[in-house]
Amino acid sequence: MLRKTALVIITFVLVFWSCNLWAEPAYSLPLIAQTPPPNLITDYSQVSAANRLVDIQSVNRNIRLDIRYATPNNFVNRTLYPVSRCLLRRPFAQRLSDVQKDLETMGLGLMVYDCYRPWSVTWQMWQILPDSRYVGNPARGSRHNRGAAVDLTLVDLRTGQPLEMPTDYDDFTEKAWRDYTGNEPQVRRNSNLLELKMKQYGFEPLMTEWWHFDAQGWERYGLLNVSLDRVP
Ligand SMILES: C[C@@H](N)C(=O)N[C@H](C)C(=O)O
Ligand SMILES: [Zn+2]
Repeated sequence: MLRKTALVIITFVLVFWSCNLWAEPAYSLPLIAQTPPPNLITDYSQVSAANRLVDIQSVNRNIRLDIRYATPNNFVNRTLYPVSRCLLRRPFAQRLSDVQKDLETMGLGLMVYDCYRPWSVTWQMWQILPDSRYVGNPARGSRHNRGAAVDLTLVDLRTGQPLEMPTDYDDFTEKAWRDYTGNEPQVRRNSNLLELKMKQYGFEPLMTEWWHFDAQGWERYGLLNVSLDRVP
């Protein structure tokens, strides 16, 4: 009986050891977040010509850039992008340009904080803030990873200054929620105007971030993990 029990224990130990089931996980995150989603594209030459990313500056030079993730001035507190660029799939870049042209008739314009974001950057953000209200879950990928989301604000063309909005960019508090009721009337009007104009041109707002919009049709495009400086 004793020999039988010992044999069972030894077999159990050997199976666990050979399968490496006691190995420490590489990261202290749920396994799902460590695994890149299926169909993640890492080789940009696999993207067909029709689906390539375009630089917003080549579509509309009037759209201003303040790409915070290309600087250490962001919630991760380090530079995440090698270059300051706003890349989007062509139909979405065209729609954003239409928003800009419409706003210009009112003496306003757009300033973008972020556009296409490589999947690995979303993964790094998730290490700091694993909360899908504020960061796309890397297990599924963010719409930014598809070149189909944009973070942005309004600027006054006369002064060149951003309009006052409910919070600073990437302020992950309830003050940034679209249904927050504690804002000054003018601040509310500013964020409502941004939402109205973005919706008019096919961008969906996110309830928890006044600055974030997903392009309708985002599901037609795959997740990318290509560095911004690798996109011609
Ligand atoms: C991190 C923030 N700027 C943002 O874009 N959040 C949304 C939810 C995302 O990561 O897709
Ligand atoms: Zn966003």
